[in-house]
Amino acid sequence: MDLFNSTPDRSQNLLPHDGTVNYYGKLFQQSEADHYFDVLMKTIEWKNDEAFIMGKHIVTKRKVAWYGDEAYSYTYSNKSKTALPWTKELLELKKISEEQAGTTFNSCLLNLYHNGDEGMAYHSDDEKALAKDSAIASLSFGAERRFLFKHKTTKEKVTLFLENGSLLVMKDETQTKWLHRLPTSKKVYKPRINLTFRTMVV
Ligand SMILES: O=C(O)CCC(=O)C(=O)O
Ligand SMILES: [Fe+2]
Repeated sequence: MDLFNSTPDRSQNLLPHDGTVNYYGKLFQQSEADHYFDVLMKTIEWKNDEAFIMGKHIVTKRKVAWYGDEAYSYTYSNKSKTALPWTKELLELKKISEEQAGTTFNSCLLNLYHNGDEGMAYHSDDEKALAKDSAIASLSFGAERRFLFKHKTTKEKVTLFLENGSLLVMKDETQTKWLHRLPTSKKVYKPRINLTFRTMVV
């Protein structure tokens, strides 16, 4: 191992079993990553996420957006959403993610966390609308945040940091066997944008 080289080994599986998670580290230089952050901030149709849970109307602080090859419609937590057509930058980022992950994607969910007060609770992206055990490519721009995996039965945990301009790929049984979350943090004051490129079954 080269202790002086901070580039992560992208072929290393971060999970001990039951799935594959590869961290590619920074794909973009700081200036390029900052450029994508600014453009996405301005051009994406950000909206507060809404849900109806146990009869309650919930509006998240975090903002979201959904884009895709077609106007896919998708229902979760009793709220239906329709995918918007790709923007120029999303198509560029989709192509880069596809080349890196060695697969194709047809949709992207975006999340905007304004600061460390906003995060995402444990869940897995295993909805029926997603192709089972298909790869999910996760690009991060802006503030560095901690990310955690927890095994559904053994409760083992794996933690890592998602850097500005970095790529994480989750595949195989990851969504079936593991949960993941983005914990809140008292030390983060800056915003972060996350893109997860996915494959919907159509
Ligand atoms: O913000 C992140 O890094 C994760 C987002 C996520 O898990 C999701 O959108 O399903
Ligand atoms: Fe997720």
